[in-house]
Order: sequence, then structure tokens, then C-alpha cells
Amino acid sequence: MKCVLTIAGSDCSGGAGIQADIKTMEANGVYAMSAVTALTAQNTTGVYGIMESTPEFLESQLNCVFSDIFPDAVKIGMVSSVPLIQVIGDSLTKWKASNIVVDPVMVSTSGSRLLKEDAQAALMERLLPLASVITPNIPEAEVLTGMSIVSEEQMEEAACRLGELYPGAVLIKGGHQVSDANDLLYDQGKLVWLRGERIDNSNTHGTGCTLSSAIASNLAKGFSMEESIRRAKAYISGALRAGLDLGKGSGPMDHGYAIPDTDF
Ligand SMILES: Nc1ncnc2c1ncn2[C@@H]1O[C@H](COP(=O)(O)OP(=O)(O)OP(=O)(O)O)[C@@H](O)[C@H]1O
Ligand SMILES: Cc1ncc(COP(=O)(O)O)c(N)n1
Repeated sequence: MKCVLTIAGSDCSGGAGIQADIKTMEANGVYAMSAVTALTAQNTTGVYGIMESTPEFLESQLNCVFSDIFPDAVKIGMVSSVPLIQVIGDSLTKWKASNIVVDPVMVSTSGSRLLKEDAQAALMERLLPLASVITPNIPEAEVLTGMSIVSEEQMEEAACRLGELYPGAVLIKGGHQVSDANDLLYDQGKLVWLRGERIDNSNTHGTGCTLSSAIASNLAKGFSMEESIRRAKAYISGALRAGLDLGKGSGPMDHGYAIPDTDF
């Protein structure tokens, strides 16, 4: 069985972060492991508190995982501060991790900052260069490039700029903004539009976490970058289409929609 590690924050309400990642990995047939960067107190209406791991304890989690069950892929989500970013960068380099998917989480769907302002530069200098693929949404791509993105042409320009800056691939997610469910992949100098059917569902809490974890699962299984993303999009479309409706705000998706309901 292939093994995938998520390095991210915990969402106690289960829709995003570590919880979304583990559910996604399970549904995609890989063994899931986690190194927790922070505990968040949040639900579908907002983020009400963040308690970070210490850098030492995060390093200890990473050493425990890498020295025992070496992951075939790694997904990085919410990492809010400079010391945590440095520990992750140092550990992934030391352990020679591969198939690294970085979701540059900055602000939650509910509008809370999940990345401290001074950590943005560290994320760009220390983690993005290690990634096999980075998966910014439109606002994140705007921050990373410093340009405004309000059209497909501007998505293409931003993807090229980021693709020339970093060694890995770049996936700019259209999401619920410029281009609906149409995402843009820049991989080795080539642009590919990955067009999806927009599903009318306002419950999109955790879509970014889910997509990046599904991509990491597919890379671990040996699929190419483009195929890994196509399969991840198919998975997330199914999870949105399942139409789960929980909570008072933008609710979570049904991550287990494809898992048979076995009566043990
Ligand atoms: N309504 C939708 N119908 C179909 N696909 C969607 C929809 N909304 C988002 N997606 C897809 O979900 C994936 C995640 O994109 P999105 O832009 O929502 O990420 P994000 O903004 O990082 O997510 P998050 O809400 O976790 O911050 C992308 O592949 C996107 O195309
Ligand atoms: C721990 C954690 N990680 C990531 C997100 C982003 O997900 P979303 O933008 O859907 O709120 C989140 N809300 N919480």
C-alpha cells in the first residue's frame, strides 16, 4: 500500500485541514499519516482560535514518520509561521522527500488569516521551491505573483510567471471565482486547461485541502502529474455532487461518497 503524509493544521469540525486530508487519502486508497502544525478551533462559520505546534514538536513528528514509514508523497497545507516553515523545509530536505504537493493556504473560506503576514516570504523561499506542484487558488496566485487575476488570460500569465520561478508544476485553481471549475496547469513549460463541470453547491469548505491530498495520493500511486490532477478533480466533483449539507456556514463535502456502505 502506498503511504502519504499530510503536514497541516487540524480542523476540529472535520471539513478542512488534516481531517479532510486523511478522509481524502483513505477514499483514494492510500495509507494516511499526519504531522500537525496547529490545532484550530473552527467550524463552518469561522476560525475562532489557533494553537500552533512548537517547531521542536513538529520536527519530532516528522522524524517519527520519515524514520519508520517513509511516505510516497507529502502534502503541505496550513503552516502559519516562519519557524514551522523552516523546520518543514529542513526536514523534507534531510529526508529527501519526493512527490511534494504544496497548497499555499493563506486565508480560510470563512475569511480568517491562516498564514502570518511575515511568513509569506518564508513560504515562497523555503517551501515552494521543494514542491513537485503548488496549488494556489486565485487570491493566493495574486499574492504570489503580485498581479491581479480577473480573466483566463491573466491566469495563464500568472501560471507562467510562477512556473518560471519554481522548479515544480503550478496548478492555479479557478474554483468559485474567475473560471468556475476550470483549473490551469503549467508543467515543464506547457499550459494545460483542466476544465470541469461547475457543481452548484455552496458547501465548499475544504475543497483546496481535498484537492491537494487527492493529487498527493495519485502521485504516490505512480500517476503522472496531469493524470493525478485529472483524477483528483473527478474525486472532488463527486464529493461536491454528493450534496452533503452540514453546519450553518459553507459546509464540508462528503469525502466518503465512493466508499461502499458495508454492513460489518
Ligand atoms: N462548484 C464547484 N464545482 C466543481 N468544482 C469545483 C467547484 N468549486 C471548486 N471546485 C474545484 O475544487 C478544487 C479546489 O478549488 P478551490 O478554488 O475551491 O480551492 P481553494 O479556494 O483553495 O479551496 P478552499 O475552499 O479550501 O480554500 C479545484 O479543482 C476547483 O476547480
Ligand atoms: C486547518 C485548516 N487548513 C486549511 C483550511 C482552508 O480551507 P478552507 O479555505 O476551505 O476554509 C482551513 N480552513 N483550516
